[in-house]
Amino acid sequence: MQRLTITCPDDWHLHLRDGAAMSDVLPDSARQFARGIVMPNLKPPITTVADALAYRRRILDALPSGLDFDPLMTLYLTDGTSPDEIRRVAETTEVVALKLYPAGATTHSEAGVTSLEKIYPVLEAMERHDVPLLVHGEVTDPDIDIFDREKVFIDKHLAAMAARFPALRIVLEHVTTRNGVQFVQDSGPTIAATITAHHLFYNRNALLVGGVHPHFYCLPVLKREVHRVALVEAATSGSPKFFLGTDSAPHPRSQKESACGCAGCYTARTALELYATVFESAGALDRLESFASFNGPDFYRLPRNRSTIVLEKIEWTVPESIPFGDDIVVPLKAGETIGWRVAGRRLE
Ligand SMILES: NC(=O)N[C@@H](CC(=O)O)C(=O)O
Ligand SMILES: [Zn+2]
Ligand SMILES: [Zn+2]
Repeated sequence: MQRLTITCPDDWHLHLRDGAAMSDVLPDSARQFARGIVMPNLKPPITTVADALAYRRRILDALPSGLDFDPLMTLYLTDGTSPDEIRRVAETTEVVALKLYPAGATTHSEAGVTSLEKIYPVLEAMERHDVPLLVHGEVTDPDIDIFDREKVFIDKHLAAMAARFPALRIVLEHVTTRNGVQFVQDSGPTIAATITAHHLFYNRNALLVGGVHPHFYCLPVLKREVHRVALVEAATSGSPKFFLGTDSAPHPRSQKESACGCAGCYTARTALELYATVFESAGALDRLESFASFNGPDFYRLPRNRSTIVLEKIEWTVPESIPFGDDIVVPLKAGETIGWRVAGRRLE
């Protein structure tokens, strides 16, 4: 059987939720990732270092014994975030970044930033303290087509922000377009992007052909095939600017399969296996390790993991659902067969 051993990867974009639901999904991430950037979009959001440290404690308490996982915490930027909070982040190793959600752009973004100018003093403090900014890069203007919202955000806002704060490290989270890839490639080393497995795997047909498939609905929404191809090229290019971020975003099945289904794909159950499948099809399995395990820590200036993970080329069937608090969650590729499987993590 073909086996692949690589340095243990990290997930640079992860939603763990909270409470019983978190306890149900956390092992899926801890089984394959040593660390995860934990997104702060709880309800209410995590806006202070104190909130983030308490949330981190809840995550560690929910971790089953025998699994090892280091949650890297983030704060949710609001119009009211103070430059003082940035100083506290810079002094706290467990909190590593702030997340910008334009208000209304995605799940639980109601408390997000209403105008970028309002947070310029905070961005200035982040640049000074060298705290990375993570961006959900979509505009929310109702007159902008949903398929164009990433491109317009880059053209209208991100380019200006990067020019105004040239030393600020920015991650364009879950990049989904050729335009986004191009922007990152053309920018200096302070600009990087995470790429999800589902955006590497699927185009918008998965969502809309033969009926509406709500478990493929996420934001930014799946795009045309040309964009998917550009993402695969970027991920497998060997460029250090692109790294793994699953954006695993579990929602109860009842809220996905609904007249107004919410945005987010649950990918943590199958994540590394899906990335391996994509890299193999692109003839770039030898580049999986840099994308999954080196580029992220290098950008965040954290050590690379010393542990390893073993993938086996063997078919397995993804479960139809898994428990999720008092509901269930449907994982990506539910009921389908995948050709790679994580055999286990090896601590040093
Ligand atoms: N990606 C999504 O579709 N949803 C995420 C939020 C986000 O990352 O935008 C969620 O928290 O559910
Ligand atoms: Zn997002
Ligand atoms: Zn996300």
